[in-house]
Amino acid sequence: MPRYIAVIDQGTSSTRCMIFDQTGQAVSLAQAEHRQFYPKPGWIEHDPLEIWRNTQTVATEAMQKAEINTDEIAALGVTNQRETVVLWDKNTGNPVYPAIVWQDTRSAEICERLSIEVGPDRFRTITGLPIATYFSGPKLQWLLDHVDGLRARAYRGELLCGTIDSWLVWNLTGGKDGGIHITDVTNASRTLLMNLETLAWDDRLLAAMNIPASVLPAIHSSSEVYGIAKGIFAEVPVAGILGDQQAALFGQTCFSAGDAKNTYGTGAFLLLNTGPKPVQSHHGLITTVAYRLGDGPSVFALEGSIAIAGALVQWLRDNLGLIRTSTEVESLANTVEDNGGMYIVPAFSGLFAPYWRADARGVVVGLTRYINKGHFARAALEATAYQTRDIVDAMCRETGLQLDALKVDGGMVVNELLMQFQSDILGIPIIRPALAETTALGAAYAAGLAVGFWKDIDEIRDLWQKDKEWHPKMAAANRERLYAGWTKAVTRSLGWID
Ligand SMILES: Nc1ncnc2c1ncn2[C@@H]1O[C@H](COP(=O)(O)OP(=O)(O)O)[C@@H](O)[C@H]1O
Ligand SMILES: O=P(O)(O)OC[C@H](O)CO
Repeated sequence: MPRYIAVIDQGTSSTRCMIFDQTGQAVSLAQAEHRQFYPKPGWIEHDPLEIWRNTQTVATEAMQKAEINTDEIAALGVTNQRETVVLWDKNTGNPVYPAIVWQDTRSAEICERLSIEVGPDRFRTITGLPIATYFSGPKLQWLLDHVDGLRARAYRGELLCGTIDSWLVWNLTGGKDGGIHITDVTNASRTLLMNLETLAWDDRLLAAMNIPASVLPAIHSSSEVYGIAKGIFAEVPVAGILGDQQAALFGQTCFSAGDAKNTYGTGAFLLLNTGPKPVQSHHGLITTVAYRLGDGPSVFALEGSIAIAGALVQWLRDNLGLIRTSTEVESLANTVEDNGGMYIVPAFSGLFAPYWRADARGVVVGLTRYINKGHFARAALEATAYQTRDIVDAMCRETGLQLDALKVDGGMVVNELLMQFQSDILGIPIIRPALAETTALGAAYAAGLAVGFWKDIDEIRDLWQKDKEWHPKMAAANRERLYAGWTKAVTRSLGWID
């Protein structure tokens, strides 16, 4: 009887393979960062072949660390950075262009045209999303419009497209030798191409972007046996796919309407389970599929998406050289008592929720000769907390619900200073689970449920455990003074791009 579930967690910054036992404990983890390419301002690319190579490397390493073979793995789950688009030749298996990453803004003109020709209301009603460079459809249109010959090849049926889940599952199940071309509803709901009511590609939106349906993957549920892996996971059923933020919601066992979590990775994403009906937002949030288990009902979520969270820490490390590792940001931030009056608004890809301003760009404000690099580190961490406050406020206005605590996870939640400041700036407790890798865990649950490794979501709910809780220590007046500074700083970032 296989005793483990394996997961590939393909994030914006790195790829992990994790192996879980039936109690939801991680028995092994292997991780590899991949390169980020910035060919022009606002452009961000990944190499899909590097991501596939890293996937195989971390899978081998994780199995070696756990000292297990594939016959001990009951199922494989895949979770992924969402929206990032890969287009590849189905006969050679080679990508025809680098992956265009979700933070990339090159499709801004296409989005403007879609706003005029189709209109934001129509997109929002059909897909639950605003028209924004963030989503996959305009990125795919950009590829077909700008790379010579691609649209003709796409219409001739030579090319396949997908988000990273599709790319990996196709490769994991044999690639050009019979790989399956699929995605799940959560990833499809991030494309600006899927109809939220029918959960199918919408012909009117495909026509508006001149995208042939044949290039797109088949949409499946988030938990079912899609196919059997070949190669590295030979004979293991591939049985779960969830976009990484939905996976974290699932891993945090947010199964009931009203349950919410915030994941702090490269970006940060707060999702609130809203139950079996999509809720349209009037406060800058997006409507997305949270999960669908087999042929069960779909569960929806409202999401507040923040483009730049941990990425700002990486920027301090890689572009400014202020720190050598992401971990060092905490000790550097602790060299100062407060932000010294400075704010960083990291609108590197414009501002996402709740603003949706493509014309915003990053600003650093409040500089005086008093400011030193400690303040930069502190302001970088605070920016994530303020952006989360923007989202929580929008979520409360939208739903009338008051969050009484926030469950958190992701790579940044090891940062104690950030966690305390987040609690201070929201004025509510922050709760970190025993396993911060809830993204991978959520995909493990989805895969395990499909093969009967776990019986049902009630069994899974009982596995959630708390690690640590932070409570607000800041006086309310101080909190509001700091947050007012942030909202003023945000106004300075708007309208920078003409
Ligand atoms: N101690 C830390 N303090 C602040 N940020 C951190 C820390 N450790 C990692 N990070 C940030 O967390 C991000 C990685 O988190 P992760 O959840 O692995 O991201 P992703 O899923 O997007 O690849 C990186 O942007 C990194 O800079
Ligand atoms: O790679 P992450 O964890 O920052 O997640 C990226 C999101 O899926 C983008 O929507």
